[in-house]
Amino acid sequence: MSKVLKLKCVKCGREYDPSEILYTCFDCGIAGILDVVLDYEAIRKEMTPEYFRQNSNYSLWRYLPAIPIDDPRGIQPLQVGWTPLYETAKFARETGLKQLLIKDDSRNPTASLKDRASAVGVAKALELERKVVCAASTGNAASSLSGFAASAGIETYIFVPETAPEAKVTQLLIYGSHVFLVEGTYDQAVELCFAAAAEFGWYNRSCAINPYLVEGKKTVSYEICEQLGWRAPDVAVVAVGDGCTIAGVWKGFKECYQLGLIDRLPRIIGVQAALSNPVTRAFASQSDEFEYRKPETIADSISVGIPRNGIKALNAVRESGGMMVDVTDAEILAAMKLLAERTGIFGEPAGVTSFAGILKLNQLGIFSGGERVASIVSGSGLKDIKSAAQAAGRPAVVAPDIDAVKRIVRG
Ligand SMILES: Cc1ncc(COP(=O)(O)O)c(C=O)c1O
Ligand SMILES: N[C@@H](CCOP(=O)(O)O)C(=O)O
Repeated sequence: MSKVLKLKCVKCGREYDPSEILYTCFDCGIAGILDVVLDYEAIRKEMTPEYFRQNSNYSLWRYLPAIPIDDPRGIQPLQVGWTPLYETAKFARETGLKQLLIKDDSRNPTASLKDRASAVGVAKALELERKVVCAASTGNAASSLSGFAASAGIETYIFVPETAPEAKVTQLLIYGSHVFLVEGTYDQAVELCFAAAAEFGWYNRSCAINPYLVEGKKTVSYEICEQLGWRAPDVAVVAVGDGCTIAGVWKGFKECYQLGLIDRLPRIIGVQAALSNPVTRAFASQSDEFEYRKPETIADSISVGIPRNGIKALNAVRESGGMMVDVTDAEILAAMKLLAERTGIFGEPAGVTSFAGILKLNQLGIFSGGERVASIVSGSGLKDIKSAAQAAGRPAVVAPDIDAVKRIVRG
């Protein structure tokens, strides 16, 4: 029996039998992203404390009873999830927080949180007997799809903006994907990918349309809670582009609560880049509409004009009593450097945007000082060396001569 009770449109609430529909709501069209509603009574019976005590699978599949994959044969052996959660006590004190937790999701097989979604997306594609999968991406979602598809032996077509960082594009190619560098923005890549998927009948992995991807991303919150001894942090801070990640984070916490695994919920704070901030603007004006402005930010992964999961993102922030905040590119680069040199964790610009948000919120006096704040580093700094170099500065050039070194070291 399927674990999915129904699919529900986040815009109009219309409910669907999961066998009836693949992507978005028939009434609301592309804006009608669907939410997967699971049989929580059945999950609660399965995911008991005993279940966790006996479970030696330390990956996202530890939470399989709560992941809507019915046929486990599509699960790939790549190790995804159960990434480290660092408690940075000394660093937290410097920033005036009770506790700063860093969940390092750059430690996934293709080096971003997107692996959680792609692991589920590829298993779903195989369950549905789809042989070709496509994705629109700024780079991470696609490189992760490419890695999991390579493992599964299925074909992939990828649409990324031509400005995507070289390392991400190289990942796509090395995994053997068919890659289209789109002469345009990520938003245009999304449109093109959707048109191609409709034309060729490919399975679309994009969170922008596929309801099952959130189900992978939500496992980051299950892990945070379990790693804290089944407790939630007080606040979870998440970078927002399309909004699928923050939606997944909130869903994970809500499910842990609903399943009786934790006894209270965190506030969710979303962080956007100042010139790529449609969700912050919608939140500030208490609207569900997203006004398009051409996005401009060094954080390529969250450079989004039309947030495809915007309503889910707003719901996460509103339902949890959280808020949205913006950070500038300069603040993102400063946060990248600070995090790396103080903790050894090296995130790409979007990957450290949540941490930049924490620094900003702290400056604004939003925290009382007593909170346990969790930040998710969602992508590795090695994915975008060009931006990292802007934060890192230049090394000293020296002749192969000890006197030259002495002069530099002794000033
Ligand atoms: C590294 C990184 N951080 C954050 C995000 C934001 O996620 P979302 O677009 O689901 O809001 C993305 C991708 O979108 C990403 O690749
Ligand atoms: N910035 C994202 C956009 C798409 O990711 P998705 O998981 O929300 O589909 C990326 O990494 O490509």
